[in-house]
Amino acid sequence: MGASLRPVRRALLSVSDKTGIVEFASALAGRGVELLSTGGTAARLRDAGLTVRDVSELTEFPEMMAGRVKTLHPRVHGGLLGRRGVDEDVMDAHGILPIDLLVVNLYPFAETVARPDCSFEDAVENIDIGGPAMVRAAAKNHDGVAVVTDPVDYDRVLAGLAEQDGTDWRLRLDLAIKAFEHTASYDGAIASYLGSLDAELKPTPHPRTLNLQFHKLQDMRYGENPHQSAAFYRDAKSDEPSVATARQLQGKALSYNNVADTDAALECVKCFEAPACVIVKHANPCGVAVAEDLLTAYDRAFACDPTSAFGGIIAFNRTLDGATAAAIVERQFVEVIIAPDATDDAVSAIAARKNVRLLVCGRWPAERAASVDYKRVTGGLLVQDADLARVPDGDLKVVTRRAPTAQELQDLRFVWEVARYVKSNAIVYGRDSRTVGIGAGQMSRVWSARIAREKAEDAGLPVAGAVMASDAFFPFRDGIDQAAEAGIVAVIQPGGSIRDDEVIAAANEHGMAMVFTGMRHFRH
Ligand SMILES: NC(=O)c1ncn([C@@H]2O[C@H](COP(=O)(O)O)[C@@H](O)[C@H]2O)c1NC=O
Repeated sequence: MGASLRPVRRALLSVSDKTGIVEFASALAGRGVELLSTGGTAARLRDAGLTVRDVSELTEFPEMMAGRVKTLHPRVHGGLLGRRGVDEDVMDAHGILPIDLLVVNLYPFAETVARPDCSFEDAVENIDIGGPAMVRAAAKNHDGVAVVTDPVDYDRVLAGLAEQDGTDWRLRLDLAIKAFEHTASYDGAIASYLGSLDAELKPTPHPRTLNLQFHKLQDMRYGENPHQSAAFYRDAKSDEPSVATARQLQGKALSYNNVADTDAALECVKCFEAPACVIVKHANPCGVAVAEDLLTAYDRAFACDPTSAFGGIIAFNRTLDGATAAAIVERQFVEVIIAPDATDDAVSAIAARKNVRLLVCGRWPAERAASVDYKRVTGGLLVQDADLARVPDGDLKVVTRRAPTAQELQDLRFVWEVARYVKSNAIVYGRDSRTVGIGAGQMSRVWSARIAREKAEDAGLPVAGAVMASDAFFPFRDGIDQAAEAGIVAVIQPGGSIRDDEVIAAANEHGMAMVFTGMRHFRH
């Protein structure tokens, strides 16, 4: 561990994002700090009336090659890398002045390549070289130098200077870690962009090396099981309302399984526009309902499978109200409740159960942004687009003699959305915008159908008149025969089996309506 406190006599400022730089530099100057700076930054500071020394005066070299070479010089890098208490003689011999504070943010590479009209030449010109070189130098020499790469840290540094007239070792180390995280992410973005270009230099979705950055949100007591160590990280690039961005208003710390199940519940409830409730147990919905209000939606989702709902995770797509919150805590043991927001009454109602985790995540946009799913396998990673695609109404194909009624079609749409979030093989029975039986995760489709039926019977919910969704095609007619026997009147499924004719004939025999989506929703 190095010296704890270092005075700041000289600072080098070279920033692309000039937010707050004038105020920060003024405060430094007010403390007698000498300011060194590069072209555009120096001009901005001088415009604000500050006295600034140009880096080109220090290096005795002009900035050249359209800014490609400005700070790449021993007088700069020696001033950043020189070991305090060790290298003073060398520094003196070569006219190198110590630089105690480096303030740099880099050319906006990620923002540049995100522009649809970005040319290859624009992208390359926005690869910052001198900035990362200085940032890495200062971060390595954090024993003597503080490095600031993010304007949000200006106040932290100023507070340290005001309190201690210097920078503290802990602060310098923290800033150095942040600096290396920043350069890692920066180089990752460059490698990802260049590594994704096709022969015509057009970006493709999957780069040859995957560079991701996730920030730790919390260490967990354990993972899926108590003997597994675990932590929860947030995708540095995603700000979509999610379990990772949600704010916890009360309750115990989230466990590994809580996070996974909360994600499953929230992602499912995001599919619905009307007030909706999804109850998840072990990654599968065990009750889903859409209604005029949240309380009714919750009542109906709970009624689908009260046994499984015990200890479940509940997600809503509207602000949680007091009546709904009170009904939940009076009726059942619940691990997590998540909603876009919660009223004060709801918060008070949940407060009666101290351990219940209450999360608010904000409202999400009606149009889901495209995102990517990752699945770890031993020695590798599978990457795919998230399954967010929706079949337009016009693409639904009625394949039976009988077309679904308007009510049946509405219910088919509902169970189809739910099936997307049920592990394969998925069979969902539903009626009047609520699930009545869910068969999940079976190795054969016919068994999922059997379970959906048994679940409905167990919950005392009539199957007669209900509809059925299957996440993939029926390979044989047995699933249809069984559903008909239970009282199912309409079916939605992708179609595409070599025995579709046999399956359609079975539906016709039973007087069922059947709709093909042409889209499958496997979920493993
Ligand atoms: N080439 C260099 O020696 C160099 N030194 C610093 N920069 C970058 O130049 C930018 C600031 O430039 P200006 O002060 O001219 O606006 C910063 O983003 C900084 O990271 C450089 N630019 C690119 O590599």
